[in-house]
Amino acid sequence: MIEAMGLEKRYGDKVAVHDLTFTARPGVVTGFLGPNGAGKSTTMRMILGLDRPSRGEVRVNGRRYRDAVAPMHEVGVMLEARAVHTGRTAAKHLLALAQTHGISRRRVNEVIEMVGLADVARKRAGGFSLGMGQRLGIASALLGDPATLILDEPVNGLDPEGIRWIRSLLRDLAAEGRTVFLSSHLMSEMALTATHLVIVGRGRLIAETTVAEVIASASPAAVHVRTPQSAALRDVLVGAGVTVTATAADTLEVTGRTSAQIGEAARTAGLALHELTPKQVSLEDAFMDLTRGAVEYATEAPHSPHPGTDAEKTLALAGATRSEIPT
Ligand SMILES: Nc1ncnc2c1ncn2[C@@H]1O[C@H](COP(=O)(O)OP(=O)(O)OP(=O)(O)O)[C@@H](O)[C@H]1O
Repeated sequence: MIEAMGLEKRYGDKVAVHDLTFTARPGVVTGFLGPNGAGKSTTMRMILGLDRPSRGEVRVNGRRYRDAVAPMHEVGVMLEARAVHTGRTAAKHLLALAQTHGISRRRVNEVIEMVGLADVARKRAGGFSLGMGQRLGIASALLGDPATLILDEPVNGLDPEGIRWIRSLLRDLAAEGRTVFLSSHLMSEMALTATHLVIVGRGRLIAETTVAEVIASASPAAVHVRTPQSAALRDVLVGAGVTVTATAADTLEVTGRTSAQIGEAARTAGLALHELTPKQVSLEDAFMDLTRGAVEYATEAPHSPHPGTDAEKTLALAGATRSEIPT
């Protein structure tokens, strides 16, 4: 369990984190989401006692992390995947970590297997790809079999197979009852990995919510309907709270009715349906809706003469300036 209460961090005049309160609970993957510069790393450093809060406090399993008796058993951390001795092999790196924390050699072999590094464990970590480095970072975090995992952008640099692997690993670790807290600046990525979300922009909490709520809070999704009798179906469907828009001769976009209701209505009226597809609200769209109230953040937009990509617009809403958006 991670509990942040009124956390604040100032660097001179710069407020990196402002009055941040949230909870990451055991048994769920909590995504810490925000654009670059939103204050995620600073918050993670405060959780781990690497930065001292200017105000407020944060507790891990009920106490400050630096008061932990066996820190590697309590919290597994990956802040900087590349923080390894490049001349050492992956196995030696993990063994050195294990030995200084009273962890067995057997556990080292276990985590090597768990993260899929068995074939390269005797190779020097300096020659590792970014993805292999991430796996080694995760192996280090898992060494102490910790109750809580804190991972900064763990998906960075992984190939699609690696991304799938880490998603299921994190979900499994949470299902075992652990607290899994990971940061990302990608909403779409979080949707596939996390269930609980702590969304920050400019060091402030924008929302503490769930992926399901973000989607549900967005404007209702439409149902895409294809039928050779579109005019007749439209007449059947129109009514209070329903909008029916013809997007082609045989295609309607319907809001205000579920696909089941549309299917039933068509059957009752004896009309043929060739397609009935609920349109999923994209998470980026849902995120835009959620953060629309934070319009003061969007005042950065005039810097850009062009609207930019959807990702840039999302980030602009959440408080990033263009210079903070990675290329
Ligand atoms: N040591 C420091 N001195 C001054 N400002 C800092 C320091 N560390 C961070 N900041 C500023 O605090 C803000 C939050 O930074 P932080 O690195 O925590 O954000 P982030 O969400 O982790 O971003 P990223 O995804 O780029 O790592 C940024 O504006 C950053 O420039």
